Amino acid sequence: MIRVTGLEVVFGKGTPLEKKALSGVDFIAGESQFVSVIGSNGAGKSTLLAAIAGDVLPQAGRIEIAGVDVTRQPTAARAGRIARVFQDPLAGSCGRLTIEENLALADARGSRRGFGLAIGRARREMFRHRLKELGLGLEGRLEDQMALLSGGQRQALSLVMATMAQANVLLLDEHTAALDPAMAEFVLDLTRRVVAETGVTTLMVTHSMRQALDMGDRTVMLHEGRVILDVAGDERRNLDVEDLIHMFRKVRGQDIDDDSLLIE
Ligand SMILES: Nc1ncnc2c1ncn2[C@@H]1O[C@H](COP(=O)(O)OP(=O)(O)OP(=O)(O)O)[C@@H](O)[C@H]1O
Repeated sequence: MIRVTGLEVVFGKGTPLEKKALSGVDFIAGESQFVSVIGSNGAGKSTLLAAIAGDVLPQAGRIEIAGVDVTRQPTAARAGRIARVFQDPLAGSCGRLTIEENLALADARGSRRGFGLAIGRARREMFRHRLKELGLGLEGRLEDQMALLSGGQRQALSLVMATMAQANVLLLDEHTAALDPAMAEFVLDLTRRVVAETGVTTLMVTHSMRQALDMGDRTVMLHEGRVILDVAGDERRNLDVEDLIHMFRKVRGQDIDDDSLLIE
């Protein structure tokens, strides 16, 4: 569960470049809820995720994860609760380490078991099994360097790694935007699968209206640092992309003339 209350983030406060990126954001993502977050460039989507992860400290407001107030916790202190996948496929894993070393680090993250890079036979089998489930043929390449994989393969592995440590929250920041369409579709399907299997509370930022309606069970739209739309259940099921555009226009009283919001 994520509870965000009155969240305000200001960059460059007191300077000529002062920018209020979040202007009092309130929302609750219930346990195991999968929320798609959409909004035009500069709406505050990445800042919201960064504040939840602890990369950005808010000027006001409160962030709770699984009932724990993490608002002032340093990033490292809350890292065990949060799994993240970024847009850049290189960001989620270490290219110089092998696939199994990366998996071992992910598996040990947030735990005190102290496994680290020690990889015994049982662990190797578990990794092989997880990779086989992916269906990308990576189960025979455990000792290959991560850097040898394609962007899409790497992003799929980042997603598996992100969900290995049983975090409370999964944050996906446009994690398919840098992939070709076929691989993006594969990673989106994998996302649905791992979220359903793990039941992790998920926030997924996207620029695609179609994804925002198709992925997860709720759509939140941000604009200029505020939540301007929040739809779920039957209301959301009955919406199509045209309706979403119409609602955006109605709320904002303006056309979407922003190329960053993709219809599909
Ligand atoms: N580190 C920073 N320093 C100064 N301003 C920032 C910083 N990060 C974000 N901003 C500003 O805060 C606002 C919100 O940015 P943010 O990246 O959260 O938007 P976004 O919705 O993720 O946009 P995009 O879709 O373009 O990634 C923007 O005006 C941006 O320029």
